[in-house]
Amino acid sequence: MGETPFDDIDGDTLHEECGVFGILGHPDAATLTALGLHALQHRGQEAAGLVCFDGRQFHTEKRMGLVGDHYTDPAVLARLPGHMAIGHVRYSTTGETALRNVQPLFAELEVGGIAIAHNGNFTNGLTLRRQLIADGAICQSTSDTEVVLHLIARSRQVSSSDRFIDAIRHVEGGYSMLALTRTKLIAARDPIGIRPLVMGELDGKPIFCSETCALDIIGARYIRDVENGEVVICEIQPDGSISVESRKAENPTPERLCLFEYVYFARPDSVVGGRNVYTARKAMGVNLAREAPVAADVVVPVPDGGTPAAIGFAQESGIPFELGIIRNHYVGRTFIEPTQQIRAFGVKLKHSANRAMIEGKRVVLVDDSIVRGTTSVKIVQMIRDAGATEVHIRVASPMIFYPDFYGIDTPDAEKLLANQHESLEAMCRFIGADSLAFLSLDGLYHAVGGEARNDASPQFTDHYFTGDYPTRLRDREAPASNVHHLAVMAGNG
Ligand SMILES: O=P(O)(O)OC[C@H]1O[C@H](OP(=O)(O)OP(=O)(O)O)[C@H](O)[C@@H]1O
Ligand SMILES: NC(=O)CC[C@H](N)C(=O)O
Repeated sequence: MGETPFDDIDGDTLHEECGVFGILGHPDAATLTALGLHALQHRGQEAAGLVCFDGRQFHTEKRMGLVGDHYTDPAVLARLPGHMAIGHVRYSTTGETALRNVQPLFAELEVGGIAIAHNGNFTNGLTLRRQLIADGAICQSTSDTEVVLHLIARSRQVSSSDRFIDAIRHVEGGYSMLALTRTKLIAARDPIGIRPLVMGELDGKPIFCSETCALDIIGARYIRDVENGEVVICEIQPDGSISVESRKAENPTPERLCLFEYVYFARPDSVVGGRNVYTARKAMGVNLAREAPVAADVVVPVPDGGTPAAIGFAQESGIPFELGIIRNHYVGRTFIEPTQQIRAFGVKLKHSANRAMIEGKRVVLVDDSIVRGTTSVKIVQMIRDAGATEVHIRVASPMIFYPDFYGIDTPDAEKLLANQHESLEAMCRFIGADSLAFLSLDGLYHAVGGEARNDASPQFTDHYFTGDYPTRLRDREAPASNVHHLAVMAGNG
């Protein structure tokens, strides 16, 4: 990965998500942030970083690896003093897996120090980077997020918050962002709210984080979602109180949260866009059982992602639910590991057949999604080897035909299983199953939002199923001749 050119938009491949957490005015800011990041670990496992301000100076810790590997050490937390902090767990979408790309990114600007943490991906990040570099900017990372720091630095606005708002007006794509200055914690969501961001409070102090599970872990209270296109500015006043100001777009566009948050990314106990993720996933399983029934003896989830949908499928079909696959919890989420080789290895290490629940039975395997097909191929074989007489696959989301550019790990279009086979039957043969069915798009919409897709104004972002990208993909429109003209720096720093 270290050899990836600075400006090769496919070179680093596309990965999945990130999680952000920030708190203002609390004496345990760093510890609470570390706990919040721990709850958001499923959103990014490559690296974790934390920046705090102690009233005098900023402190930062950035590490490759998991939150628990590093931020449980009291010595590390002791190096992060202060009443305000933001943190980030990363899974790269632009820029390689290297320490220089670990967030929060920090810069010392005319208005003072500022740190930013970003979940999402800019679809014009490369275009902006080229313009900035041509204009003399010295980029320190290969992450798309860095352009925001440069744009803040160049803004003609006076206050840090106005500069931040000015900066994000230039970026396109998906973002839920936090910024930390010497007195402020700022939260922002992109105009259609592709990525989630919620606001909470603990002991009267404001918190922003990607999912409500990060509030639950520290006993914080959920207040509301940050709205699409909204910027919330929390500031410590001279008397120690905290002001909260909301700035909204004058002509807001309707929200279009990413459907994949419900299908796969978010933790089932989180409430995303006002909907409990577990309930939505179970409803996907119910709708799938109605749309694609099958005669079988046992419903087996592909853990962990497929479990809530399998429960819904079993309840609706009346077929007993059993844990026919046991998951080793010491292996990460295969979908988000960086290379295909590691992914395949991870799947093998991760799942074992529970023979007693499978032998001699007709098995329905329920999974949340099929992306490359790595998991399905391996698991069907494993279930047959364990003595199943039939293996049927039911997938609680539609076929994925299109890559994502807003912060998800989807590979290039040609690597998606749905694009490698002409028909459902061919795909089923490749996987080695007796039957294969996917939830319809409307079945998914009904499960999540209670109604069918409104084609004139879709309620959710769903381009991976439909090709309906909700923003311009400016970097992809750039002439090929522009693509390779910047410096290339390899390495881990
Ligand atoms: O078709 P593929 O390319 O194999 O990708 C799809 C699989 O990846 C995910 O599982 P993952 O193992 O990442 O996570 P989970 O254990 O949280 O379900 C998802 O739940 C599918 O099982
Ligand atoms: N998955 C994400 O949200 C990644 C954030 C940012 N684009 C990065 O690559 O660091």
